Amino acid sequence: MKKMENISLPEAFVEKMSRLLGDGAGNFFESYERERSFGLRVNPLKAGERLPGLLSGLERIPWSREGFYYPEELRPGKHPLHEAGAYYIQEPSAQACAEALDPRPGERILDLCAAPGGKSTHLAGKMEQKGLLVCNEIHPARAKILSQNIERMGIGNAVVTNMEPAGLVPGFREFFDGIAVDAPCSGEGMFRKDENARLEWSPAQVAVCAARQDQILDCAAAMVRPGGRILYSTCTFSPEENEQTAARFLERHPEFCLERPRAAGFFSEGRPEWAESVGLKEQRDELRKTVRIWPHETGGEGHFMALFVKNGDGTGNAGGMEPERRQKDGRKKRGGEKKDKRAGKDQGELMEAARFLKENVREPDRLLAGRRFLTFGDNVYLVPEETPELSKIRVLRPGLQAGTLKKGRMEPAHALALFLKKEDVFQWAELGTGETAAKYLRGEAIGAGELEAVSGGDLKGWVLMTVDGFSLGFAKADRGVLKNHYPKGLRRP
Ligand SMILES: C[S@@+](CC[C@H](N)C(=O)[O-])C[C@H]1O[C@@H](n2cnc3c(N)ncnc32)[C@H](O)[C@@H]1O
Repeated sequence: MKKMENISLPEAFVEKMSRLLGDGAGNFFESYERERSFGLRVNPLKAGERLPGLLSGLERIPWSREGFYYPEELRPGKHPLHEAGAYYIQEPSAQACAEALDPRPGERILDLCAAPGGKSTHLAGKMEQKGLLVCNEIHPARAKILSQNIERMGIGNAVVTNMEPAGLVPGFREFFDGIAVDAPCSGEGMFRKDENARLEWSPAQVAVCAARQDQILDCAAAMVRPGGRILYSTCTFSPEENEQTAARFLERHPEFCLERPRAAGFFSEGRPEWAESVGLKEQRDELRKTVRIWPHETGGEGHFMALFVKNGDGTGNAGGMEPERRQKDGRKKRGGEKKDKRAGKDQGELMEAARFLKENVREPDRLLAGRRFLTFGDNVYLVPEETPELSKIRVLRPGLQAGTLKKGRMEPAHALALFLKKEDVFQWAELGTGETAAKYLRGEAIGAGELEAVSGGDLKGWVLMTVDGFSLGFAKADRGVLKNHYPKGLRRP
């Protein structure tokens, strides 16, 4: 390790970056002596244009529509608004990726390497609950965390899967309008914030990561439709995993070209000269469209992005495939058959779910628009209509969980609480952001007298609990006491 003033960096890394950057290396290494910046994104699905009350003293991140720098002492992760999904804590540079993929409402988007969910939740915010977002993570434990974050942010059009990328290809061939490949990488760009990344780094690890990136990108190439796009990103500096990965991809896949992504103007161009060992000469100009985010040039950590576009119908075609292709892939037909069978088998459960929604939600039809019911054991989900057959895929979350059937009655799911807004329900109660909210998060019952505001009248039955107007969970009210239904696994000590 080479000892800098505040940090030790791997010797071979220091040598390599000094050689690559030449005169610019001094500025680059100085960035390791400076404090890193902290970022969060306000969740547009919940907050719209409104900034949650806690968030004063923020500064906009110029390249991220929803992003802000925050002072370290704010500690937004400790606040109840975090549990309400009002914002997501995300490193500022990482917020450039969803901007670059630029998903539109109604599209079919895949996040192929998605845990813990920074990019997925950003993409979801831009999709405005419309279309289909498939969030995939290969490691089971990380996939669970991803699924919890999808729930916390109130996302109603996401399916969470736990597959190797190759396992997704047969079910999703040329299916997606856009794919994010936020690849596992050697993490050099995170050295300032992550000691493990420094300890685990080696030139051999860089080579292993590069080979893995090629395989993941090949899977993405098979799953994106003609005219669709793949946003490849890493948080590392090594050319082998960045410009060279892009050059190798273009060589294997001449059906793709590069496009300069949105927000690229805030950053530096990629360095085609660092890919000459692998790249064809004619890729030189093309590789200039890739993006380098340098910590010494921006308020954020190191990143790389490349936006690949597949030849073919380039109209954007928001809303999915054109009608002929829908017929050819058989997806609509298969989905329909499945739905009919389930409808027969689970009619009782579905009627109960519909009854629950009618009694508790102001406009249940709005909730059902673009979604269909699906039962999984005793659980009832609202699944995005665009979802294809998933029988060969490990699914953690097939859509928005509406509730669980218990003794013939539906108990609403925590995911439903986080999806709903107080305007959506007949009964809500405001906890405030102080001790009453802390009590609720500990799992304790709340007395009606402790509430800051309520929807009106005597509360009875299911009540949506809010902090600063953001939904946090359910409680069941009876005679002035609100019985806590905040999930046991999420309760704070
Ligand atoms: C950079 S992280 C993703 C971060 C995430 N996109 C976010 O913004 O929160 C890369 C992810 O790829 C996963 N991964 C590791 N090996 C993989 C493989 N062979 N194929 C696909 N994903 C893999 C890791 O478990 C990790 O969660």
